[in-house]
Amino acid sequence: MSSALDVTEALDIEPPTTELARRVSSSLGLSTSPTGTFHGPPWTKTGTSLTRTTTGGASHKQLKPFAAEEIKILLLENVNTTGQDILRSQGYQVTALKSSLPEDELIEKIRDVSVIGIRSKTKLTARVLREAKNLIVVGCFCIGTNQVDTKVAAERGIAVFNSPFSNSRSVAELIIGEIISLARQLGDRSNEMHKGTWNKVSNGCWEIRGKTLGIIGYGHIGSQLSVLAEAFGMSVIFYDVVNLMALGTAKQKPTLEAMLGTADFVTCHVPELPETKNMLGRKELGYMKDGSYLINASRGSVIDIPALIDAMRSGKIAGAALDVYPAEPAGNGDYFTNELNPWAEDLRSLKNIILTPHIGGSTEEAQSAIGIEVSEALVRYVNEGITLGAVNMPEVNLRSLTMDEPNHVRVIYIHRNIPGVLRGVNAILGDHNVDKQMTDSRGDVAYLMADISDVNVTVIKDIYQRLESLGGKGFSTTLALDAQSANEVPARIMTRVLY
Ligand SMILES: NC(=O)c1ccc[n+]([C@@H]2O[C@H](COP(=O)([O-])OP(=O)(O)OC[C@H]3O[C@@H](n4cnc5c(N)ncnc54)[C@H](O)[C@@H]3O)[C@@H](O)[C@H]2O)c1
Ligand SMILES: O=C(O)[C@H](O)COP(=O)(O)O
Repeated sequence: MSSALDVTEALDIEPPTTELARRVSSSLGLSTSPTGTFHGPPWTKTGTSLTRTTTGGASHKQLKPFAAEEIKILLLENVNTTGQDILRSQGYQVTALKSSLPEDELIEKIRDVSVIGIRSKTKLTARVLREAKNLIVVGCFCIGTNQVDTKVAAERGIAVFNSPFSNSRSVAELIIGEIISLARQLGDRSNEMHKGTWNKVSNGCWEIRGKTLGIIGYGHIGSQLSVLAEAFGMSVIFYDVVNLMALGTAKQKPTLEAMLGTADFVTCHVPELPETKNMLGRKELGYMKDGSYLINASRGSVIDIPALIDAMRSGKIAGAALDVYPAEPAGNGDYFTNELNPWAEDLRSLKNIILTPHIGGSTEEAQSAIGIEVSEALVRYVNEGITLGAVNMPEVNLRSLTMDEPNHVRVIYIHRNIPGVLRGVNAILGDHNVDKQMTDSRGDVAYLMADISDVNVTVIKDIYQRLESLGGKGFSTTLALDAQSANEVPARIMTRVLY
């Protein structure tokens, strides 16, 4: 029988009192009681000895650093069950909702969780992140991360992960379908038939063979699309801010203007950035060939929609397909036609326009792969502090601690990238046997990971107190302890120095 024991009491450590301290401690499995005292996972005290129940017992090769059941995870926007299953199998507490949440409701819910999983709709603004006192990591179960204030997240020691290419093929295939549909006016013919009208026409309907496809943004999706389009007999040209190797016989154009003037079909695959906002406005639409087609499955901010409406009304643009919009409803069934989309009625009234509800990446294959990829990144981060694939932190990795090295402790220290911090930390760690260590920085944020061998509870206490004392030099320091029962020695320390 094991009974819960106050870790700080057992180690005779003063519990951290700051909100950030409570946040990190809680997120790492040392939740704070209402009185601010730490309660760790089940510990057993026998005489003077302190032991702790491991989650998986000796059969688990890899050390687990905390009481997984204390990690609370909120998944929004119908994250695939592949991802939910991986997180639940770790023993975390997982709540999964089908839609996103309005900001105020999100703030209420996010205060309590260590991990949040979202897709493209949920806005993790600076305001939301500042209220997320327990949050250590965000998983974007999609490609785009524009919906997260990644800079503020990094400043608060919150890592952000995404799935950089698991839905690229799905988007590329959708675009091929749309190119053919627009060229043959399939949407209109189908609508007419649904209304009972037989309208057999060839006027303005084309093969795509021999036509030119212009791709804006030749990244994961754009380059995949390039290959598929050539297989249909199209010529491919592209515009990208980076000089890139063209696939097949595709050719990079030096300017957007040059590309727009040559393409029969133009498709956008750039991220949402200040530079890509209204990248296709009146002027750029004016450069396009008369009777050409425009497709956007990137982000709604990339195309000036009123300008597109005018270009289609004038016949300049013969057809368009939009999958993304400046303001998208939170969930299925919500109205698209509302005050946020004042032009929605005008769009709906146009001929040869395909409007889809942001389904570019919505295939079984993509969602299943994304669920696995992002959940695995979250587990690696929460359990081992590994940041491989993070979009807002340096990528730091050391091999996992195993049961063969139970007297090790892993120290993770996230701090501002300013002179003097590492000197202070290493002065503390240098008194012990640092088995391996890696540090890296990205912008203002720096990340240290160190595995120290031959530690015991006294050493942990010492490291804790000395790292904590760094907080007095203008940093807020927190530390979470954990142990595997085998040798009554903590397996991991995590510390975060935050802004
Ligand atoms: N509709 C959907 O469901 C769906 C699905 C996946 C991705 N997306 C969107 O598509 C975007 C692109 O995805 P990706 O995986 O190909 O991204 P990527 O990062 O692999 O490629 C983007 C490319 O755009 C280029 N680029 C950036 N700024 C540019 C600019 N100002 N002008 C020209 N080129 C520029 C980059 O150099 C890069 O080559 C994502 O950021 C996401 O917003 C939408
Ligand atoms: O960024 C992405 O991957 C796409 O926009 C898809 O977003 P979704 O997961 O919300 O469909």
